[in-house]
Amino acid sequence: MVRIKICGVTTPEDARFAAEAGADAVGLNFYPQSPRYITPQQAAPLVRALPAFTSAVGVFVGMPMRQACAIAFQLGLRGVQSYDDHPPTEDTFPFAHVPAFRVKDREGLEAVRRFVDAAVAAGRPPSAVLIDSFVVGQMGGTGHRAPWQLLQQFDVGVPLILAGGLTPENVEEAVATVRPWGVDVASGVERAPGVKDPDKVTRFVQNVRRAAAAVRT
Ligand SMILES: O=C(O)c1ccccc1N[C@@H]1O[C@H](COP(=O)(O)O)[C@@H](O)[C@H]1O
Repeated sequence: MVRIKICGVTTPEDARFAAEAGADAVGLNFYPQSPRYITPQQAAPLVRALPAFTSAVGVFVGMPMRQACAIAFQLGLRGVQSYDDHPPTEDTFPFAHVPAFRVKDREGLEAVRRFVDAAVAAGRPPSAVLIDSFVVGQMGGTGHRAPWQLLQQFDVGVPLILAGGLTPENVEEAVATVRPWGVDVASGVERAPGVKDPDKVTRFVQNVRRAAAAVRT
């Protein structure tokens, strides 16, 4: 099984559609510089629109963990996706903490390893790590691929979520190559920034499921 997060939904309709199409989670982006940015107030009806078994995950860039967790609590989010060089100094429980990393080379992967080792040593292992592409000046949602080949051999001891430039067209190859625990997509299933394309969302989910079945057999 490969878990699927459709990230950067901005309307209740898109959130609901992603869930009905088979996504395990939707991402709500609280980074003001993102074209997918929504406020916590705008996020509430999106969370409300989700069926019972679909998770909502908040994307937080440069926000203190205490503040991110307060928003997660307010909205009943399942997870907190964060962008920091160092593990949080406080417990993120009951939220699943998913630190995100922009990786371009082996050194970038070693930084991920150091982060996870430090978090484990502090008694706060992340629930998963999200590996995205590295694009100068952009934190995410770039549409650029992460280094799949490097990730083939990468085992950091916690589940790996592959992100960065995934599309309905390339996600089968991505899953077959990297064999991630989960995949995460934002721009690759849109018809305009912040507006999901139902056909792309449907095909993305179908293609992940097909690839996961092929990897299993
Ligand atoms: O989507 C954004 O605008 C964004 C902004 C800042 C941080 C993270 C963001 N999104 C995350 O980036 C990955 C990859 O995006 P894409 O598929 O390449 O467009 C996405 O999965 C989100 O988790």
